Order: sequence, then structure tokens, then C-alpha cells
Amino acid sequence: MDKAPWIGLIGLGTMGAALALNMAEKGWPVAVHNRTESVTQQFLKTAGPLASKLTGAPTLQALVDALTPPRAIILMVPAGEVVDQQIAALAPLLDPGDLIIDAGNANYLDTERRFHDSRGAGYDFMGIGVSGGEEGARHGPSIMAGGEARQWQRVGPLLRSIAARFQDEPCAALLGPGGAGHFVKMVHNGIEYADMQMIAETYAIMRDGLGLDAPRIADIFAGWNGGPLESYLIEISAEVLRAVDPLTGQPMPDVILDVAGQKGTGRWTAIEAQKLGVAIPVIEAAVAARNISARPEARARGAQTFGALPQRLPPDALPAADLEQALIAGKILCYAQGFEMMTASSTEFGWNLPLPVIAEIWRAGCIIRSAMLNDMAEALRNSPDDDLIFAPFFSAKLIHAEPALRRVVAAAMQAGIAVPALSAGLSWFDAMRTPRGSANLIQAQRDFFGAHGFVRIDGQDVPHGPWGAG
Ligand SMILES: NC(=O)C1=CN([C@@H]2O[C@H](COP(=O)(O)OP(=O)(O)OC[C@H]3O[C@@H](n4cnc5c(N)ncnc54)[C@H](OP(=O)(O)O)[C@@H]3O)[C@@H](O)[C@H]2O)C=CC1
Ligand SMILES: O=C(CO)[C@H](O)[C@H](O)COP(=O)(O)O
Repeated sequence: MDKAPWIGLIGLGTMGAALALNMAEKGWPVAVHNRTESVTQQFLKTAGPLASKLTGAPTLQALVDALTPPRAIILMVPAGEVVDQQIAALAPLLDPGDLIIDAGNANYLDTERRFHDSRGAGYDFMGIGVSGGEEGARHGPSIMAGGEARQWQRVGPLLRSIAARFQDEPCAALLGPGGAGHFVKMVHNGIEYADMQMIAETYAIMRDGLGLDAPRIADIFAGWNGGPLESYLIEISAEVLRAVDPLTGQPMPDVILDVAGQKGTGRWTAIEAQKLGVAIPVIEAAVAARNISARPEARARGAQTFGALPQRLPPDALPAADLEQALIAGKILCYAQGFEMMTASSTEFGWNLPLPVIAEIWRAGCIIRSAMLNDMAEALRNSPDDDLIFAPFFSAKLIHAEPALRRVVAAAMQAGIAVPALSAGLSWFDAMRTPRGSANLIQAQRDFFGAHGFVRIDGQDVPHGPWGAG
């Protein structure tokens, strides 16, 4: 060990172990602790040359003792109660100026509470969102930090040094106070759900509607990855579709149960959007689709009762180019909703979220990284307060892709292939360009049963309508 560490890490699971190795590789000595001590021993044993930068600590006290004050201790443990337990156990061992950093997928409301609880409690607290999975954590994640500028001054250089880089610019930034970083990570994950769902919907159309096999669909995804849809999620979709089950010799996706797991960040995004009064139907549809996927018995019963779906589409009903354009449109619509949600939260909570910076730090390292995020960053830099769909680059893309999106959704509906996210995107897009919608009837109904009043088209406030007058 060449230098005493000031940075500690608790939780040597998938993410924590990879982050610790990443920090060590970038030259930062790190002290590590894990609840199960054998995991720490094993971790140190397999760290190779990086072991010289790592100190194992069998207890929290040993971890604190191994660190030079002012300390910074990263928690990489499951979100929720475990984080509170770790803070409660650590706090009495710390000195003023020491910093606890929760780097898990915390609910931003918990982060806000923990941030407030830390004030006057003898330690500092920050919440940072980390994206990129194990590979990202090991070699460069995207880091969305929330906290105070003085805390960022201390740990920013470390976090920027371990982050992914896009054209040599680190994908790590302080985005706002308190829970702002975890809020942005939550929206990132909501978008991740939607991106994955829309890719899965085009997969379903190709598999069930067009009868394509996994290797053929893999080729199509790989082709798209060379164009505007270039992204990590498209790339790995091609890769997983090419993988073969060693037990049966079938394509791996064909032997995986169609029940999607979820740990909560997508659901939180939908809940918080409702609280903010922002419409994010593509993300909501993606969360709902995971919920429906988790009811295989009900789906089997539905097939028995109502007839099994989907049906095959007529041959050549949809060219792959239409599916590609539909996905491009869906992606723009979903990101527009996600950024609108962050604009609303920024106003509501006074966070002043830097939207162009958020798009910039999502360009590399994170799960939703894509070529399009560079265009989004540019659009938001040119016009940070405008909806993404109105940025000239994206409105042109939407105008071009709209007919294909409509054809894809219509064909899927006809064949009974569920496309909840793509269709939600299309409906939102349609609603967003309908100058006179149908809410006039809702206003009349509300006033009829509840005397809620309404505004006439000439601007006049009407306390109650002439219902039942004749
Ligand atoms: N996996 C991913 O792709 C990503 C995960 N995250 C987030 O990072 C955090 C960690 O995730 P991940 O590394 O995947 O999780 P893992 O399950 O791989 O690791 C969990 C770690 O937390 C420790 N731990 C679990 N329960 C307790 C407890 N009660 N007290 C003390 N330590 C405990 C475990 O120790 P032990 O060995 O003793 O069990 C282990 O070190 C989560 O918030 C997750 O949502 C964020 C981005 C991506
Ligand atoms: O944060 C992540 C990626 O960005 C984690 O992988 C997270 O677990 C993904 O969410 P879910 O498990 O609900 O699919």
C-alpha cells in the first residue's frame, strides 16, 4: 500500500467490486468493507496488481480507522433500508467533514431525507446515481451526482477520473442539490425501461408477426446499430439474440421465460411524473408492460378464453425499414417526455437541472448511451427550455418517421401484437399536435355532475352551464 486512502467503499457486490477496482486502477487507494468477510478476502485475492491499492477492512470501525480524514465512504448496497442501516452504523464512527456517498439506486425522496438528516449530525451526505452495469462500473460509468458544490469539489476529481469519457470529456457531473442526482438516475432508468420495451416490441413484430428467427432479427438489430439507432441497448439486443443455449442448442432468448423483473426505478419514474402532472405515457406503458409480463397465468387464461394472439402478418406487410423508423420516432418521443419531466422537477424543486449536461453525461458509460444523445445534447444546448420534439433536428426526424410509426402500430394492432409503448408514443404525438382536443367534453361532464365551471372559447369564465335547461 503506497498511500493511506481517504476513500472507502462498502458493499463488494456486482457494482461495488467493479467500482473499487476502477478507482484503484485510476490510482486512488481504496479501503473496502463487505458484510460477508469472505467476499472481501476473495475480492482482494483476485484483484491482481491492483491489490496494492486496496485495503480490506473486516469491520466498519476498521474501515473508518483505515481512512485518512476527511473521509469519503461510498455505499454500494441494495437501496432502501440497508442504506439507512449502514448510515446509522457508520455515523457515530465518523468525524465532522467526513462524507457518506450513497451510490446505489436510491429513491430520490430517501436521498433528500438522508441529506437533511445529515445536517448537524456530524457527517456530510451525497447521493449519486451510477449507470453502466458491472462493465461500466469497472471501466467507466456515467455518474449523476446530487449534493453541495463543496462536496463535489472534494470528490468530483475522483468521480470524474473513474467515469466514462465521451470525446475525452468525463461523463460525471454535479446536477443539483440533495436528491437531484438520484432523481436524474431514476428518469434515466425510466427511459431505459421505455427504450428496452420499444426494442422488445419491434422484436415481437419480427418474431410473431413476420416469423423471423432470432439470428435474422439479430442481423437486423446489428444493421440498425450502424445508423441513427446506434446504441448500447440495440447492440446488446443483437448480441443476446445470437447467443445459443448450451442445453438445447436453441437461441437463448427462446428459452428465457417472458416475465420481466424490476427493482422499482421505472415505477418510481411513473409515480413521480404523476405527482408532477407530466405525461410520460411511453415510460408508463413500459412499466405496465413489465407488470403484465409478470402475470403469465392470467395471460394463459386470456388466450384460452378469448383466443390466443398474436396472429401472423401478411408476408412483407412491414419492411424492416418501417420498424427502424418507428423505433427512431418512439425513442425521440420517449426522451422528450423524460426531459420534460426533468424540466418540471427542476422548476418544482428549484434544482436548476442542467439538461444539456445530463444529455452529455448520458452519451457514454450508461445503459441508455446512444448516438442520438449527442444530437439531444446539442438540441438542448441550443434551446434548453424547449420541448425536444420542437428542436428542428428532431422535428424533422419525427416528420420523416411518422408514417412508418403509424404503419407499424396499425399493423401490430391488426395482428394483435401488443405494442403499448410505441402506440402510447404515437398517441402522445397525435395529442401534442391537436389544437382542439376533446377535453371540452370532459369539462362539460365535470361541470354537469360537480358544478366545477368551465372556460368558454371566447375566454369567458362560466361558473355553471345551462344543463337540463331544455
Ligand atoms: N447491478 C447493476 O447493474 C446496477 C446496480 N445499481 C445499484 O447498485 C446497488 C448495488 O447493486 P449490486 O452491486 O447489483 O448488488 P449486489 O446484490 O451484487 O451486491 C449487494 C452488496 O450489498 C451488500 N449487502 C446486501 N445486504 C446488506 C445488508 N443488509 N447489510 C450490509 N451489506 C449488505 C452485499 O454484501 P454480502 O456479500 O454480504 O451479501 C453486497 O456487497 C443497488 O442499489 C443497485 O440498484 C446501480 C446501477 C447498476
Ligand atoms: O440501474 C440499473 C441500470 O441502469 C440497474 O441495472 C437496475 O437494476 C435496472 O433496473 P431493473 O432491475 O428494474 O430493470
